[in-house]
Amino acid sequence: MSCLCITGADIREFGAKMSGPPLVPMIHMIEAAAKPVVAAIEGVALGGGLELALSCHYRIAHSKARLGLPEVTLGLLPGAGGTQRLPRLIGVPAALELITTGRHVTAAEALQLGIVDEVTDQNAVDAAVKFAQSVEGKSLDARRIGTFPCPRPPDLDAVFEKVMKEVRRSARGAIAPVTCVQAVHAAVTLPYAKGMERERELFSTLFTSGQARALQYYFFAQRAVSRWSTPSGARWDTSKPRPVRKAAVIGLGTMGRGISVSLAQAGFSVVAVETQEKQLLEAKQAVSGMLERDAKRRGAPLAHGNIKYSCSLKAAADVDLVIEAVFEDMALKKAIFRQLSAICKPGTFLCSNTSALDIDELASQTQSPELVVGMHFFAPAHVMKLLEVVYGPRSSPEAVATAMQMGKKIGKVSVAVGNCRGFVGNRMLKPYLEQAFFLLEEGATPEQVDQVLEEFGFPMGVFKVSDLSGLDVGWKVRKADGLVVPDSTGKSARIQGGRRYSPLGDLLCEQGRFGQKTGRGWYQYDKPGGRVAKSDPWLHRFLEEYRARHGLVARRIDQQEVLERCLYALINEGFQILQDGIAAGPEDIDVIYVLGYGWPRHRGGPMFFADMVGLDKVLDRLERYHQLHPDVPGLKPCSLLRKLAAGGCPPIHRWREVIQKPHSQL
Ligand SMILES: CC/C=C\CC(=O)SCCNC(=O)CCNC(=O)[C@H](O)C(C)(C)COP(=O)(O)OP(=O)(O)OC[C@H]1O[C@@H](n2cnc3c(N)ncnc32)[C@H](O)[C@@H]1OP(=O)(O)O
Repeated sequence: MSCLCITGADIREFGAKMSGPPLVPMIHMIEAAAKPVVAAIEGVALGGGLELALSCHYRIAHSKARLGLPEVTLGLLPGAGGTQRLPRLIGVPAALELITTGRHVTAAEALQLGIVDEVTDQNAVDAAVKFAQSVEGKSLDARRIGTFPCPRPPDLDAVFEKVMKEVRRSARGAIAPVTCVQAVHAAVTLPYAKGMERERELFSTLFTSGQARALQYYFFAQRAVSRWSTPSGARWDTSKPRPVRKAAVIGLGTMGRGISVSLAQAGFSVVAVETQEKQLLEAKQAVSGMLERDAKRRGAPLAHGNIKYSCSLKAAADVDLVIEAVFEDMALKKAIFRQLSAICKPGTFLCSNTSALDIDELASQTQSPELVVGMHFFAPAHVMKLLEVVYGPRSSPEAVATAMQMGKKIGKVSVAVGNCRGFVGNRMLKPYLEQAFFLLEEGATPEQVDQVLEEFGFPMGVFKVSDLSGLDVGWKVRKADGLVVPDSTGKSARIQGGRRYSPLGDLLCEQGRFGQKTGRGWYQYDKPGGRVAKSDPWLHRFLEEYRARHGLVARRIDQQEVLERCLYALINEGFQILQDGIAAGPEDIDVIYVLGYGWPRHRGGPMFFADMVGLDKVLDRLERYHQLHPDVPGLKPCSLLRKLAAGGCPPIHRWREVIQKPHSQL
């Protein structure tokens, strides 16, 4: 009997010396044992834990147990026989799906797939003892998975070709899923012992890869962000959240609807407020539809009953927490915060879903500024996992802790960040976008820039994303900032406040090209609302005319320059954010970028990427680009980057020691 609850190998040991006996000889010993070995699985059997269970002759799982081979999510493959045994046990297609996605399965699904022999609601060990007694004396010949022939699909080559194509497409440059397919292919085409050798070879290649390092760093980073701290010393372990049972959402546009859905699904009582009856009704129908579709997809009960709709802010009088999600208009938000402060019961937390505006300015409108924080969701709010919790200089530790806990309860990964224009994510996006525009001025095309970024691993390049989210959004902000002005010759100004500015986005908006919604943007679409971006000859002519008008000579720009200028400008802002104390550590930035902005997980996040490239190299390239473009402050290396490079480029986990935290009034 062997009782299992194993999360797999200790991931922290991967970069160091591994302790304990090696797994492969152990699984061979267990499988070869003359006495029957029954695995009783409680909790989880993941990675090496499941591989160990697969070497047992029988597996009994508790009904709440979860099983899986998640190695691929760590940049690895199941290297203790998992890629050779699982296809022998459950067939090639099912094994490929589990191994290439790393998906966990419930005990019920494991039974259905044939991974376990029995599921019990009782104590798994007791059930396994009983099971062992029932099979006493039976031959084990048919129970040693390693001795099974691997089922061979009749159209083997076609099956693997199709899977490989699909895996390559969805992996977006990640090597582990592709290598997993190769290892399962070995299970089908080679005898067991040879297959194991092949598995070991492939595992070794992945084990030392940069991608595995990045994914393992990211695994811990995503968990580290919950241990938040602020520059004034407020911390996760000394700040107590207050319970929230009832919450209000103000403004039921796209974001407000998604937030209402998230809250209702997590069991909160929700008061959803929209000013006009017509919009309220539309929102109610949309939210109900979203809840129904989601309940159907998850096979979960409907959460309709949790939401009350109202046209009056007064409906928020007795809630514990409010999330305001109206348009990005400071005057409107301020008015709402003033009213909420008068209407809500004392102690109600007032949160804003603003993506960039000053939380402190909103707090100043209320009687209790310490209760105000930002809760910045990402669209679609009921799907995206990221939540930026923004503390202002007056937010109380209790308010931060409550918003962080609330985020966790609705299934988000919450990252606490300081208050500044754009917080962390959108602030870093600005220099990235700016470089993309400048590259167009200098001779690149949207297609070229997007292709380089997509090859790096982003699901969409910057111009496709801009078309998707709408060019008018940024235009409105730039107009409000006074940037959209002609120069003395009547042409759109390319220098604003002494720094280079590209009016390209403004000019497209003036033509009514707002992106997908109007069927034209940086690309063309077959109709307004169309999704498939096609190259647009009009845009290329427009760029040529623009360059001619401004005396710009197009040059050939290579992939490396596109990547470095976009990414290093973004990374440089990341260092500035760390230096300013807006993010507590590089992990916060990396989690925000992976979960909110499509940064490829197998590259760890922008700050990890900088560490991998080498801080001295990033510094050197930024210095070079800044020399060439002295009117672009975003390319001037930040002093923290200089300091880290001068200090011998310490590894990312040592950066916090170097970061000087500024004083704050929190
Ligand atoms: C020779 C190679 C042989 C085998 C290869 C492998 O086995 S690779 C490892 C495969 N296993 C995994 O990938 C499992 C990783 N863990 C998880 O998916 C989740 O942690 C789990 C087990 C589902 C539990 O989730 P839960 O949300 O309940 O807790 P949380 O994730 O916050 O974890 C709690 C703390 O445990 C740490 N931890 C979890 N698993 C491991 C692990 N395998 N190695 C090291 N540490 C692990 C996790 O980091 C948390 O600690 P923290 O200090 O907060 O970071």
